[in-house]
Amino acid sequence: MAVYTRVDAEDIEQFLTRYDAGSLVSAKGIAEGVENSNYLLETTTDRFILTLYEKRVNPDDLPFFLGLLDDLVVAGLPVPPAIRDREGRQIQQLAGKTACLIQFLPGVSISHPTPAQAAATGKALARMHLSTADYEPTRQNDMGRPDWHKLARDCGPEGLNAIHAGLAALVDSELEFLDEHWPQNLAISAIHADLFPDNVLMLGDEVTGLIDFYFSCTDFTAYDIAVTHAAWCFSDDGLTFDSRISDALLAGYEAIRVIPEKEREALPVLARGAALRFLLTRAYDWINTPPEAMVTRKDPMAFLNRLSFYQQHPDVFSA
Ligand SMILES: Nc1ncnc2c1ncn2[C@@H]1O[C@H](COP(=O)(O)OP(=O)(O)OP(=O)(O)O)[C@@H](O)[C@H]1O
Ligand SMILES: N[C@@H](CCO)C(=O)O
Repeated sequence: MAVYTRVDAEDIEQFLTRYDAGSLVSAKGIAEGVENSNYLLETTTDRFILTLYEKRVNPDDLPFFLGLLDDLVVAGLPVPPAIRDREGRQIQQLAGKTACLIQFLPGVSISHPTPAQAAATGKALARMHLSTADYEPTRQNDMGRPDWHKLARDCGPEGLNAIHAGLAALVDSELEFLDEHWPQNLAISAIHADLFPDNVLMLGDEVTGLIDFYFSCTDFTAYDIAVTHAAWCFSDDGLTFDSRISDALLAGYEAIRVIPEKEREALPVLARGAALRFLLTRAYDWINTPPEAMVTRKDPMAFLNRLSFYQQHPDVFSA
């Protein structure tokens, strides 16, 4: 569940008076998500998402995220901008937290995508990349390759081996491989960096929302393709690769932006990096979240299984 900070209806009513957004009809905490506190607000004029940023989002990064969303809206992408109050402010304080009122987007996040939905997502990602190439503000990827070493150290060999016997050694050798083979000089743009199915809202086969840009950063464009591939093309446990989803995702992407040869060649290594990134963040959360906490821990093994797949199938991205 993700309502860490409770806000009284009276305080939300008061908060809404800063905006031309109608007055409060109802406010419900949203259970999905693990990072921030989210409420669905109904007002007399519209629906909104009220987000209160918890510890993982640094408020100093919000101008990067919100500026990116504003640019993507202008480019016609279905992303949710932060609403401006009457004085033009997007970033607010509420209940002691940094908060934004965000446009509500229709659609549901799918748990088991079809090839048609993967193709639509590939297209949306490529359209996003065509626009974000010109986004001038930059933000370093704080879940990028240099940070994986620190995450592995913070998990510690005992912590990793308690998740899976021999995991610490596997992680060490993968880090070494990635340090040696990480590509250089690929195209860079703002990327989403976390485009899992739960961050894509859909109605039927149509993408109605790309959400949760709170890991977005400046990095290799192709790394975003690798992250999305790792997130979309496997069964939940990572044991079964679905080539139909993979083909559809990549074909959808290339219908909008052809993947340059250099990026395609780099994808097998980037996908190994993406799998290791989610293996390590999940392992860190697994070790540091008590089992009785109200947040559902995500299984790190699902990404160890993906990593093994990418290690054994470097040809999976061949055209
Ligand atoms: N703009 C939006 N329009 C409609 N629904 C939204 C919107 N933003 C968020 N939601 C809903 O709220 C849920 C949680 O949002 P989100 O994924 O951003 O949570 P989080 O805690 O910030 O992130 P995480 O997915 O990393 O745990 C989403 O699954 C979706 O159902
Ligand atoms: N999408 C990530 C969580 C946010 O980084 C995961 O499934 O592990």
